[in-house]
Amino acid sequence: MLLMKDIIQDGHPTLRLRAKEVDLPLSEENLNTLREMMNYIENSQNDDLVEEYDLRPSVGLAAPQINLSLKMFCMKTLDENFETMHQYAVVNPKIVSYSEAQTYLPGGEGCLSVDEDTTGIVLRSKWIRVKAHFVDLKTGFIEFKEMKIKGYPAIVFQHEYDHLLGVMFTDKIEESKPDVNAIEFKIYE
Ligand SMILES: O=C(O)C[C@@H](Cc1ccccc1)[C@H](O)SCc1ccccc1
Ligand code: NI
Repeated sequence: MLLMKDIIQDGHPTLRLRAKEVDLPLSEENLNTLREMMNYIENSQNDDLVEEYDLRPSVGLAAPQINLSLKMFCMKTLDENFETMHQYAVVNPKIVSYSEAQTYLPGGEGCLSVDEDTTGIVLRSKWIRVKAHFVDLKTGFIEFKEMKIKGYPAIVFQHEYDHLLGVMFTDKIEESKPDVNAIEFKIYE
């Protein structure tokens, strides 16, 4: 299982690379890596495992964060209304369009690859339209499709997508709270 020791920290050069396209069909190795990444996210959302293995809770993890400069990431989160689960293993994603309207988390963002507390908010698009290969981690089946994602899951997607471009949320922090609607979302106190 992946542990915090496997997650590289800000300053490591891999976090600043533009990740490479993933070869398709997906190799068994890359499929298993995606499974490991999703497993980290699920373990990190289990209080007992967080305590036992000293994990940092997370709703997303991108391959560059485990020192693999490949365009793939996993995410698993409920939306801000706690209604719909957004659980994706994403390969070679592209944000093809996005809203002019922006949003942000009033408490700011965090990152498994940034261990210091930060202040300030990160402006994100309120919705995004993405084209990507979505992987079913149980069967290995891959579906290339377009999807519109909004709200908190869109923030998570944009945060992980940035990792594939070598961008960290700390590059985008704004100190003042702009007059756009914030998304309140507290899944992990
Ligand atoms: O480092 C990562 O990429 C994972 C981030 C993703 C993320 C950051 C900010 C906003 C949304 C997603 C971690 O999940 S940050 C820790 C965290 C844990 C639970 C809920 C929100 C953020
Ligand atoms: Ni991050």
